[in-house]
Amino acid sequence: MPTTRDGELAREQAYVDTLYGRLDEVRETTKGQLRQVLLEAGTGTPQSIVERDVFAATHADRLARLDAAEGRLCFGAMDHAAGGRTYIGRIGLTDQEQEPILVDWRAPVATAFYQATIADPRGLTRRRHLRTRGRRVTGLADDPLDPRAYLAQAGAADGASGAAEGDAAPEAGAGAEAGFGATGDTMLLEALSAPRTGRMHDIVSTLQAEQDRIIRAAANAVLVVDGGPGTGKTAVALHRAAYLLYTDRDRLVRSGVLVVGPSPVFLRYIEQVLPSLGETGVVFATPGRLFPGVDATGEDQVAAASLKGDARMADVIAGAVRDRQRAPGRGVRIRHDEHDLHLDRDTIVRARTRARRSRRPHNSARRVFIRELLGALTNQVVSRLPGGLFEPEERSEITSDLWADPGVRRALNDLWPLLTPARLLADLYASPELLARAAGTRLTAEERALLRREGPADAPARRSGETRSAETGRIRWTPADVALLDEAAELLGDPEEAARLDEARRAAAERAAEREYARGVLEMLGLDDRLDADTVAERWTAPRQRRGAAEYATGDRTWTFGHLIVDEAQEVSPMLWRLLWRRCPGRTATLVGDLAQAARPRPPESWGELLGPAVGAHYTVERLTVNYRTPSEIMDVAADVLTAADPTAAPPLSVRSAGRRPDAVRIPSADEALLRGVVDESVRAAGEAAGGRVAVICPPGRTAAIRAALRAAVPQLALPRQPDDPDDRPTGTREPAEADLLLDAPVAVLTVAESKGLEFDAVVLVEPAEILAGPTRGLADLYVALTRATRVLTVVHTGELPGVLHRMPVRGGPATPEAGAAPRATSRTEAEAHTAHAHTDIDDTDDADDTDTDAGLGDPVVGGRQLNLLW
Ligand SMILES: Nc1ncnc2c1ncn2[C@@H]1O[C@H](COP(=O)(O)OP(=O)(O)OP(=O)(O)O)[C@@H](O)[C@H]1O
Repeated sequence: MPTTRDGELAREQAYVDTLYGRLDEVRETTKGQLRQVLLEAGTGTPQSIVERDVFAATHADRLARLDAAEGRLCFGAMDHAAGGRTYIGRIGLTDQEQEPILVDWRAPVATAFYQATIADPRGLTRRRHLRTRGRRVTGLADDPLDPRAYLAQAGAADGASGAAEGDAAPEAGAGAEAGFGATGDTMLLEALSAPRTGRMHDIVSTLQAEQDRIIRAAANAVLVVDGGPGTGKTAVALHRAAYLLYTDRDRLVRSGVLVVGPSPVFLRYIEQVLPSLGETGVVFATPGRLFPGVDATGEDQVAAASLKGDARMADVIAGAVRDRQRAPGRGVRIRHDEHDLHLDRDTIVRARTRARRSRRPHNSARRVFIRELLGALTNQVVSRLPGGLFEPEERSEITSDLWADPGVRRALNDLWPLLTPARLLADLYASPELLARAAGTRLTAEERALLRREGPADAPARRSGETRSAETGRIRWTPADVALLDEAAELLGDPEEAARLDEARRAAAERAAEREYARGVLEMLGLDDRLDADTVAERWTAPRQRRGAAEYATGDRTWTFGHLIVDEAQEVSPMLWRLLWRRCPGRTATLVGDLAQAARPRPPESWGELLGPAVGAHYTVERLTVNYRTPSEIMDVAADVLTAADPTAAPPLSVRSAGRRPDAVRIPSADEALLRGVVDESVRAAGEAAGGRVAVICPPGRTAAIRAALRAAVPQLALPRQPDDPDDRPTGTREPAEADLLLDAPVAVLTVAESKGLEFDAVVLVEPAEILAGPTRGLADLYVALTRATRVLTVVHTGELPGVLHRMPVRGGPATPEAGAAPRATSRTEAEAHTAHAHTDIDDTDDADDTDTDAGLGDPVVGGRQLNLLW
């Protein structure tokens, strides 16, 4: 006889079947429409061809969104007090009569699903979560929002239970019959406790109220999302991008959304989130790739990087540009047509003033300057010729003759050369004299020495007419150089030659992307044997409309994005902010970060300090307070480090405990012993992570040796060596393939900087004392490293454990005062203080029972009961 649970599951399964049936129908219809559009003979007018191709693009995009919704199409439902139910999913669907049968999670009506609480039920009696695998419903969990109405409804619905679990979950038992079985918090804990895959997933089915509010905030200004590690800042930023693309699609598809993250590894880690939400119109970039044509793979010393990011560098670059607009004291003597011509200083200064007053960038103001001086030279030639006055045409012939003379050109170019940003910067770094003149009193001699670097010497800079040299092309720029190149580009303007080159490259890249895209579409439609990808790509004459700005924008420095998202925003230097605001002059941005994690030597004290120069007080700060990643036992240790760095800082409250305290292992100081110890602990951690991901986080100088030791001892766990993989390639410069290897390795060896923003099931942290003593902010780095683990943390060290880690029991060593103490249970009052909404009226016993049966979920921190507080 079917149980209540079975009945409830069957009912939901039937509805979900209907939804998938409809999804299939819509997909088929869309495919049909696309097929038809593509097969239409190409004989129409250019206008109709464009229209048709825009239709094709619209159908193809829709198809991609429908495909992305296949997994977990529907994940929740809301029961309304007024009667009726609304199902929530990854996309919206209507039935054949155009009645809504599934609501997109981003639609206004879905807000209640995320925001309703018992205190503020928003017209709902129940929120239901559906767990699905493929197209099968495997479990249900309910949050009663109006218990009385909910019970009445449940009774009316043929004894329908509030919770049910399919074969993948434990019996809900009595709790289910009473209507209080698994809840949304169970689903949340399941998601948080699942082994990590090396890639971030979307969290659309378990978004919490405080996160949802931020995601849906108005997008007409600068919004800062501030919060400790693991509070979901990155996840929120990405879901906000998806939300904005939904609510403001036309504008944002045209202009694009720019997402800036700290490293290629990090971008690889997050890159699946938006496509899984059906959104692709987003440009991802690291700071090192924000200047078209430059892939900054070099590395600066911390002090040099810090100086390059300093706001004073804007004046230094401006000074460098002005310094290249020369007016020598004795003027310039030029030999032309067997005569000496002379430009005195006053004439040159007048021409320079006029050119500067044009307010154009250096390279285009140069035209004014050259025109003025050619005029002066023409006068001299004319005055020497017999016959006095000349017709304008004759004068202009003389001017052309002058400009055709290489000697004249060289002399004028020397006074005001055509410059590329790369040339300007390379010359500046290579020449102490140029740098001293550009910097004036803005930089000290020691600071100037930090910028010094071998490169093209002073002399080639003076070569006339040179816009791009082999030397500048070969320079290994660093991420910190990128903002300076951009600053220079802004002041110089693009020399025509560089612009033409860029244009040609961009056009070629666009054509290749078009072909690739067309091939994919034809393959998907089974038309690849009937239509040729090149022909179809040719027809798509409006790529910018079709795929929006995303790809186009990447190669164009002057492109302005409709919205800017910056992750780890606390690390962005003043110079990089200047670049970013140039990319998004509308100043509509979502910036996520944590000032406590800032590793810069002089960290910002407030968001105002970072943002003030560009936006004044026109920004709002939203705070996330609950840590979804780090279990309470690990967070306790990390909190000591946070307090040491800033006694006033409040650590985020962990949402769960792991039931395992982090510990430390002291190794006799020899290097070999340390490597053996790290390998042993990595193996142990991999065992505990049981198929999840492990990170060995170590000081930068140790990565190569640890990787080699791991490879030698347990090759199956380590990142395989690539033929061209220099082990110590700096942060921020890994290629995508390398990033994959790093994220996919069962045990990845990383520096703290590389681990920023990432998370792992287990972390082996090596030599924390060295991390503390590093050239960046040691306490911030240690805080970051400690908060990467979702379950297991082990510290491996040789000397004394740093005092800030006093809470960690040393394995095999004397017990610390707190070693062995019971894990700290987060008090209910504390938890409530960290959450905006309470959900307190639920039967504690049943919730606790449910959780206890869920092996591997980790314990909820709130006194052994479920975490209903979060809704
Ligand atoms: N509502 C949620 N449901 C499920 N998982 C969540 C939720 N919120 C956050 N998470 C998970 O918590 C983890 C931490 O999130 P995220 O990386 O966005 O935090 P963060 O604040 O950016 O951390 P950090 O400052 O350390 O980079 C991720 O695995 C994320 O998927």
